[in-house]
Amino acid sequence: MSATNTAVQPPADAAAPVRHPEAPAPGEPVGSHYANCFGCGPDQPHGLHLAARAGEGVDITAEFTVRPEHQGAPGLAHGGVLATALDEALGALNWILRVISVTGRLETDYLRPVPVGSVLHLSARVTARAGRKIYATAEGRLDGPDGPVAVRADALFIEVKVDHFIENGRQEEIQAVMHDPDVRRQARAFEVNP
Ligand SMILES: CCCCCCCC/C=C\CCCCCCCC(=O)SCCNC(=O)CCNC(=O)[C@H](O)C(C)(C)COP(=O)(O)OP(=O)(O)OC[C@H]1O[C@@H](n2cnc3c(N)ncnc32)[C@H](O)[C@@H]1OP(=O)(O)O
Repeated sequence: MSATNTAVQPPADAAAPVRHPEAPAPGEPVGSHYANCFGCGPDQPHGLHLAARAGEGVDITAEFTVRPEHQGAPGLAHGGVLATALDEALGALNWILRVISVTGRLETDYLRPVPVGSVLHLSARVTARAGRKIYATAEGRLDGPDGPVAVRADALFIEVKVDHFIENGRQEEIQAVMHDPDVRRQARAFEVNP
């Protein structure tokens, strides 16, 4: 196994993560946070279309089917695409914590090549929280949920307010989502929850 960086390992005094009472029930889809998201958006024609389901703890599962457009080497998935799948699976944990957070650091280990046509069985879980910092880990397995681990990642996500997107996103897209009452309601609900 590769070396780890202390930035993605929780400090000794970090708190255990807590499943939010209004998180989706185990087995339920967590939904997409943005229809045009490259990782999970249903309206994104070039995207990965990850559909995560809530786990029983502070965790999710999802499947990613590697398509020809995801190749790096002939017949094999591109490492950056696999990192994206892990990042998106980790991002879906926001729905279990009911917190808005973004990736601060993502450390990825590639253990086995992932052929085109394979289904990567992804799982991600929050390991700890310390203030705005959310520590999480994810893995992708081949040949089923109990198959060999092909890729894994440790990550540090940082909690942000809705203003993070409003202030930094291109206005064209921000204005479009601001006019979507579902997005506004969802984003604000996340913000006021503990
Ligand atoms: C009406 C509008 C509605 C809009 C609705 C939108 C809904 C969206 C919903 C849900 C979105 C979920 C999306 C999931 C998608 C998958 C995940 C992604 O791909 S996310 C994209 C990639 N990530 C970024 O673009 C982050 C870019 N970075 C930043 O913006 C900043 O650096 C940020 C926010 C991460 C931190 O900046 P600071 O100024 O707020 O805070 P500081 O003080 O720098 O950091 C806080 C603590 O974290 C540590 N930290 C930050 N970054 C670190 C790093 N890279 N490594 C180690 N530590 C780090 C710092 O050392 C600090 O620690 P100490 O409190 O001092 O102990």
